[in-house]
Amino acid sequence: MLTVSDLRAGYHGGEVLRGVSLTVTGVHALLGHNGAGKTTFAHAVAGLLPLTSGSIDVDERPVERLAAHRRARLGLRLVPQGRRCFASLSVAEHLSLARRPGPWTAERVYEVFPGLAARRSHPGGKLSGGEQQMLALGRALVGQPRVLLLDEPAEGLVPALATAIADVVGVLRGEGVAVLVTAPAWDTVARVADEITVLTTGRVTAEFTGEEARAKPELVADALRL
Ligand SMILES: Nc1ncnc2c1ncn2[C@@H]1O[C@H](COP(=O)(O)OP(=O)(O)OP(=O)(O)O)[C@@H](O)[C@H]1O
Repeated sequence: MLTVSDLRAGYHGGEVLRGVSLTVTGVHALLGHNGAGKTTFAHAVAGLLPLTSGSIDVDERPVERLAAHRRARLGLRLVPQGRRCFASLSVAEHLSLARRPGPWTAERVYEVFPGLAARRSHPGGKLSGGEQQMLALGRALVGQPRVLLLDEPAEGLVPALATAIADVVGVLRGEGVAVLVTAPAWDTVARVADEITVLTTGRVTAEFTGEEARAKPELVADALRL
């Protein structure tokens, strides 16, 4: 479980996140337009950006003073926007380097993403954008996440791949992993969320349960329009 309270952070003395609080137990979608602060939030939680103030707890343990690699060791994993795979390492090498003991093995990643299995000896730099996204997620999975941050995972993906990622997110929920997924709209992956938070210029401006949003998607669209 991830609990973030009154998080403030930004760049060069300017504040982007102006006191953001949210709790992730199952699947939580953080929605907002370009520039709303979603990536800033994901980076601040993962430890890639210093906080101005606020607290971050993973399974009730405060982590906001820990370096990014120590947060990762506690199971807080980020799949960054833009994937960031190594150009010269093969798919299999990426998965083997990131692997920690636990239920997610490279073979299991290949089962959920068969397209990646067919490319296991290809270098990261020769993969398509969609394959790189599968690899970036696979690499996080073999690290056995407790809390997974997926920054715009469906960006630029064909619908079938966005659905495959949504399915994996559903599997993770069943395994008790807390998943935060960011998106500019209530897209295929965000639609599996149990909770939805809308961010507008660094502030929470609306919150919905998944049930509310699925019954009345226009509420989410309206919140994003404001
Ligand atoms: N490295 C940086 N230095 C300075 N300002 C930044 C930096 N990264 C982001 N910003 C600014 O912070 C604000 C929030 O950006 P952020 O990338 O968090 O938004 P986002 O919701 O993730 O949008 P996107 O969908 O475009 O990634 C924007 O005004 C952006 O210009």
